[in-house]
Amino acid sequence: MSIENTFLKVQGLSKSYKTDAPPVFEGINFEIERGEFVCIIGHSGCGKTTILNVLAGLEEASSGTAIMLGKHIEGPSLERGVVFQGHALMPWMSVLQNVCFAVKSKYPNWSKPQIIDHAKKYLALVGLVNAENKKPSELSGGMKQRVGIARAFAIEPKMLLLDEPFGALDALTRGVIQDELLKICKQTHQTVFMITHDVDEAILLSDKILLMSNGPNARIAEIVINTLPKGRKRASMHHDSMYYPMRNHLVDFLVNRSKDLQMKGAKGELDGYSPVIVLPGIDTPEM
Ligand SMILES: Nc1ncnc2c1ncn2[C@@H]1O[C@H](COP(=O)(O)OP(=O)(O)OP(=O)(O)O)[C@@H](O)[C@H]1O
Repeated sequence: MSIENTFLKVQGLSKSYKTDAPPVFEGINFEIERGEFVCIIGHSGCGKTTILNVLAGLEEASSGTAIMLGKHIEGPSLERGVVFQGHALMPWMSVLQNVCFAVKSKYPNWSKPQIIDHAKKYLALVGLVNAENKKPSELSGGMKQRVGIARAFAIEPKMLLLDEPFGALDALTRGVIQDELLKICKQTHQTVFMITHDVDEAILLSDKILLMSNGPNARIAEIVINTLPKGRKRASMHHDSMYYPMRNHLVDFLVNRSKDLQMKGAKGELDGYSPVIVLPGIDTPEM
């Protein structure tokens, strides 16, 4: 597939914050197709947020390229919506005003009623119609996170970048918002790149999972294809015969294999390395 047809292509990405230290990550190569939901998992400090920030255009890589729809990513753009763990809402604005503000920046020529209608549509999708006049300080953590998600979706970005958006939520709220996210993504065919530390969250939501080895010198070690059929449900997916092969594969990586590659990378033994593509339960190569 040519670069022009690939939705997002990341090639040879590396990042060093200090000249006298090894790079945080190097040789990062992956692709995302339009409409794909991609999760990235790896131990703390391997550089997941840095990669997301490069895709958002908020940070420059030391080398390599990130190309979205044939254009190099250079600086932030309303084509990419970002949701951070801290919701970053404007505290003096109501819920509705926070979302309208984003809509107005994307669609500056729209009339006020048009902007409000559009914002309300996305607040309804995340179940917040009754909270539209509240200020962020009057909301629970889960509600704030929903406003962040509604705001990101309301600008109708070509790609949504989620940095552990549910990390600070209790399990029950997290589950409800995961379901809402799945529902909206299904309706809008949204392309998503999401960081998570939660293996079950990745299995529930993703089409494929990028596994990063430990940093420094972190790499994308494996691209794991989600072999569980679509239409997954949190309450029942563990009954699927593909669930445990998938889960065990991911946990084994985090516990055992994530450090092996780091040692090889630090010794310079990974020149020309390509990530292994794995289909757990169908085709799991010897590691
Ligand atoms: N602005 C910065 N200046 C210097 N070092 C930085 C900067 N931002 C990140 N780092 C370092 O880069 C490494 C990767 O950080 P990053 O936040 O991308 O990792 P992460 O995988 O997202 O971690 P976590 O899972 O803990 O959020 C860390 O060692 C961090 O200390």
